Amino acid sequence: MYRIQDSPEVAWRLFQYIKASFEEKDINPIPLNYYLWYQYYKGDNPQFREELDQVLKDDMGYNDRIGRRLYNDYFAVDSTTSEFDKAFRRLVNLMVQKINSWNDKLDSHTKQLEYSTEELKKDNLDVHQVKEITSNVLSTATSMQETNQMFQKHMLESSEEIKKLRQQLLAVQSQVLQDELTEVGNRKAYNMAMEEMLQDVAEFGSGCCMIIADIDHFKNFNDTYGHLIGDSVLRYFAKLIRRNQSKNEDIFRYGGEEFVLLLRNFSLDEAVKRAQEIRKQISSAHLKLKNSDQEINTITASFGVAQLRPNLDDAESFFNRADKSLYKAKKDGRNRVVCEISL
Ligand SMILES: Nc1nc2c(ncn2[C@@H]2O[C@H](COP(=O)(O)OP(=O)(O)OP(=O)(O)O)[C@@H](O)[C@H]2O)c(=O)[nH]1
Repeated sequence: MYRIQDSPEVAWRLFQYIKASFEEKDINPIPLNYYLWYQYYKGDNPQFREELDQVLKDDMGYNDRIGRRLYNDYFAVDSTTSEFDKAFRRLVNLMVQKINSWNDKLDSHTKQLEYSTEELKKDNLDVHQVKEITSNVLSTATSMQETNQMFQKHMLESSEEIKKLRQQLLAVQSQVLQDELTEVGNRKAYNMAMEEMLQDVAEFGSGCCMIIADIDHFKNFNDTYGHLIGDSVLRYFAKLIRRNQSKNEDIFRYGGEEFVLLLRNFSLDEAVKRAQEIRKQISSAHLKLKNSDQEINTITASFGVAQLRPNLDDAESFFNRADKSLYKAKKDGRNRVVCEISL
């Protein structure tokens, strides 16, 4: 859900610009694009505006894929983890309050004991007075014991609570990193893996490659069979990629019908071979509509392959080279693998 909170007059004015831009640049009129272009014309985020300007200057121009990346980079909010963050803060505050109140009680008990000790030092105390002081000492000690027991109980409860929260957080974190539809890593997981890959690059040398896989004419496919069958195809495609996944391979849904494979310890040739293998598998699959014998049209995909250049590449330049290869694969007729060296 994309929300805007401006007055109707402002929104209407900005929509006039958006409409003109969409026509001029042939931009897909989907909610995500409306949202991004609204933000662009509103201009509240100069960095985003600058990046979109750069995209528009580039030969490839703007497309839905770039839009999804920009949305994730600049506007997506991870609300699940911030809920946990709040729960942890609440718990920590509660523990601090309990520790403080335990400290106060301990303080008053200590004062009471000091007072009793002073009283006992006095000369000429009669039996009755001594009895009274010892009884005070006893009741202070009992009260101290109760306070301690109560404190231990609270701390135990809090530590159980923390354990539970931690387990929930771990479970949610793995969901947060997984694409709901296809069950491969999502865009966030991709960002994290890419960062890790860049850090590990010294260890893996130049053997880190990327494959971007993009289903061909998926819009037509959706238009012909509907989004639900389109979703099944996305799931099928992800399953097919996962079928021969090696331990040096991470698979992500980058967005829409586009998947990224990050490959460690792969030569460029091996990465191209892997992409060809997926391409052949998907294009030779005979998919049928559920509960019917009707075969659906052949599905093909295009692939762009690039190799990480240690000390030269960052996440963006690495991705851009694979993306340019993919762009060429699309331009040259689709259902093919293009490697960056043939650009
Ligand atoms: N069913 C389904 N469709 C999606 C999903 N995400 C994106 N799409 C659709 O994927 C299509 C992508 O269209 P385009 O970016 O124009 O690309 P294309 O039609 O595949 O054409 P080429 O990539 O140039 O071969 C759009 O119609 C999106 O609505 C999804 O989760 N499920």
